[in-house]
Amino acid sequence: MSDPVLELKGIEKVYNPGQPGEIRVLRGLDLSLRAGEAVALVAPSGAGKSTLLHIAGLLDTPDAGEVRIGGEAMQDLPDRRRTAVRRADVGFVYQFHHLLPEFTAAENIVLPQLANGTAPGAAKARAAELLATVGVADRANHRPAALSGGEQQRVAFCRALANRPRVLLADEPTGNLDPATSDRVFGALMDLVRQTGLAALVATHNMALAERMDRVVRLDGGVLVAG
Ligand SMILES: Nc1ncnc2c1ncn2[C@@H]1O[C@H](COP(=O)(O)OP(=O)(O)OP(=O)(O)O)[C@@H](O)[C@H]1O
Repeated sequence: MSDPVLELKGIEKVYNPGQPGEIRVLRGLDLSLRAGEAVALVAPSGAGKSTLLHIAGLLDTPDAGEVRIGGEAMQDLPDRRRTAVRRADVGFVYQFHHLLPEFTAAENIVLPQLANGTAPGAAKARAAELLATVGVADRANHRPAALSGGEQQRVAFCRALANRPRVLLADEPTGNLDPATSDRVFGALMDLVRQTGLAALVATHNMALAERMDRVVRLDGGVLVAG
């Protein structure tokens, strides 16, 4: 079997340590994701889902434990290098698309590539290819406000994958869509995961969608248990 792309080992996170409001959110959490694997993360509200996704995506640091991406221990890296790994190797999708309103769909996918050092021509070609993959090529030159919710979210997937990350972290990526649109958009996400061979951790409350992924893990008491 291939080596894990994303590995979390013994992750601990405590908010307000030593104070009356101390909360031990993550208590020795372990997680391992391989290339091409989609894992559903199910968590009751307040269980620490956002904390876990932020730590896995290098937006926050754990109080103890290790985060490895592509086998490399992230806590040993200088901040600048960790930021570079996050830009290149991690894609995020949120419940709301967060596309830049003044730019077109294609431009929203080009910009993160330019920030990552891709040449403009190659970035445009990649944007066009991704938009075609998720079936919104004909909306490339529209701004987000002129797109439907499902189209906006598909563009957000394309943006997340623009730099060919190894890891995709998604937080309720279809949570604000109606059931039929959610189903279609989720299908587009899974196609991208399969085609690109990335490792995806997808937080969702929707058990029907969760069960279409390779595994379900549940965040319970600060650790992950099989869903
Ligand atoms: N910066 C912070 N300082 C103090 N406590 C925090 C902080 N961030 C989160 N918490 C607390 O830690 C716990 C886990 O928060 P987190 O946002 O990770 O939960 P969640 O599972 O994502 O919740 P939801 O699904 O409702 O968004 C909550 O009790 C929250 O109030």
